Amino acid sequence: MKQFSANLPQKAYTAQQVRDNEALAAEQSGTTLSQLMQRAGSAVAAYVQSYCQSQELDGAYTVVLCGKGNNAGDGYIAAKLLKEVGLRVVVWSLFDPSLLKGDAQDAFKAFVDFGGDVTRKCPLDLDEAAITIDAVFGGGFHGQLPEAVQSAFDSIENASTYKVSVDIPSGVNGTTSEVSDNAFQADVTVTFIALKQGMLTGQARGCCGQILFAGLGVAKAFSKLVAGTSSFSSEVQHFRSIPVRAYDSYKHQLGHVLLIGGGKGMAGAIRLAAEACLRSGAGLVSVATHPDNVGAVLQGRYELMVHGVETAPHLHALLEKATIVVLGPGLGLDAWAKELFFACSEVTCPLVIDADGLTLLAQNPQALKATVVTPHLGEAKRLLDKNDVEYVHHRFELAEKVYQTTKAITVLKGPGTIIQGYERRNINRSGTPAMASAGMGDVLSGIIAALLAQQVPTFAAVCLAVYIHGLAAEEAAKDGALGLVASDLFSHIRRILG
Ligand SMILES: NC(=O)C1=CN([C@@H]2O[C@H](COP(=O)(O)OP(=O)(O)OC[C@H]3O[C@@H](n4cnc5c(N)ncnc54)[C@H](O)[C@@H]3O)[C@@H](O)[C@H]2O)[C@@H](O)CC1
Ligand SMILES: [K+]
Repeated sequence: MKQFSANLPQKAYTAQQVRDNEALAAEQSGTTLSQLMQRAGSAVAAYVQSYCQSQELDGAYTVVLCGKGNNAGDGYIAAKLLKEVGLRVVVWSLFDPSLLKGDAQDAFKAFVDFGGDVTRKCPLDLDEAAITIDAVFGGGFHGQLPEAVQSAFDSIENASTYKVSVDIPSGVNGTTSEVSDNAFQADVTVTFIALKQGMLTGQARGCCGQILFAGLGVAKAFSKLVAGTSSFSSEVQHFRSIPVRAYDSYKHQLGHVLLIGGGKGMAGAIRLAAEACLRSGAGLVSVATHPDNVGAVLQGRYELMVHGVETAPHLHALLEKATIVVLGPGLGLDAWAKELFFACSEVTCPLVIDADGLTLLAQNPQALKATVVTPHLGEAKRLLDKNDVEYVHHRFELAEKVYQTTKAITVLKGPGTIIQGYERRNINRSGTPAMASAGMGDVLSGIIAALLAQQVPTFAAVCLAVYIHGLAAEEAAKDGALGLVASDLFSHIRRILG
């Protein structure tokens, strides 16, 4: 049996679901909990060994940080196995080992009996440790890390040691994705039994590094037993839902998107959204923008039909022709913006609202019926009632509340973007911190609109657009520049899929 794999499952669960059901899943698989812990420690040791081999680190120093629960049990087992194969291993216990119970206590004893060193102080200059394993907290963690743990992690963060987390990086809440100050920043996390949704989104995603999966021989039984909370996917399968273009197809068959935005002096965002829309395959793309911006938006992208719009009546004729409308990029919040916003109340085709359009929607929740909203964290909070926001503690709750409030498929942007629709939630594998690059957020609504224009079903269109957008953001991150590469990636992926 392969002990760990980089191929991740498509269902994600809360850490609590895993804790509540692992015993039963083990029982149904004819496995005891202590065997499970043995396999968990063994999977981590196998990974560390493979890393050492690939880096030619013979007899490397490994520090295993241990806590007081079962996560520490996995750590002690890994420590013993690595010592057995000749690595120099020392356990730095951040809690008194007398707190360990049951299988974790047995694992501790076995390590000590084998001659393993356990110390309560930092055992060596951490730069000398080729590898540091984090077995302090796993699925049982919530809240803030104790101060002593934070200061230990602080010293590790600055050391040139390769960091491996056991199950979940300590400091990450595997159910909610809330992250403690000074949470462990792993290069690799070997996670057990099931993917935990809390690891996959927001700041938590960055703490995990690469995620490897170890089913411990009970993953199948677990997934039969428990319904997942989210799917975690690159949604590559959705590419098949894009209709194949007939050789004799023409632009009028491939949708007509109207993008509304770009207030006085703000031509950039709407141009980016419109260009992304065009390059992601929409048949016709029109832009309604402030008259001052027409030249700037059209410049170098002559496929766009750009209209200077002074007042709402100018917009009516354009709205009549549109099959998809995007409202908001660079719209602003002034009287001009508000007039166009309210004019969209007559929209009967799918409506994607982003950016300033969302701020105006927050102020006038009944005015428009959005099909898709694409908020970042701040915009999402604005969309909720003040009292509601107070009781929202994490990204999943936030996405769900926005969905309930707007009844629009909600795309909560950020690393591991959450897409929340009716009874379905997708956490996208892509969606990177490169969103921080100027303009990267602006292109998403354009890509979504283009896919809707091509008759891709709404949820699939959104998942796919977020995927394409994430890849584009990654490219942009590599370049250090705005890689407006959505269409290039799009056609590239289509080619790969044949
Ligand atoms: N149940 C089992 O037998 C198995 C458990 N496994 C491992 O066990 C882990 C879960 O173990 P546990 O449930 O013991 O939990 P942890 O080892 O994650 O946590 C240990 C203890 O820390 C406490 N704690 C939580 N938040 C805290 C905070 N902010 N400050 C201080 N203390 C805090 C908890 O109350 C818990 O008692 C998994 O992540 C996995 O690594 C695996 O070995 C597979 C088998
Ligand atoms: K851990």
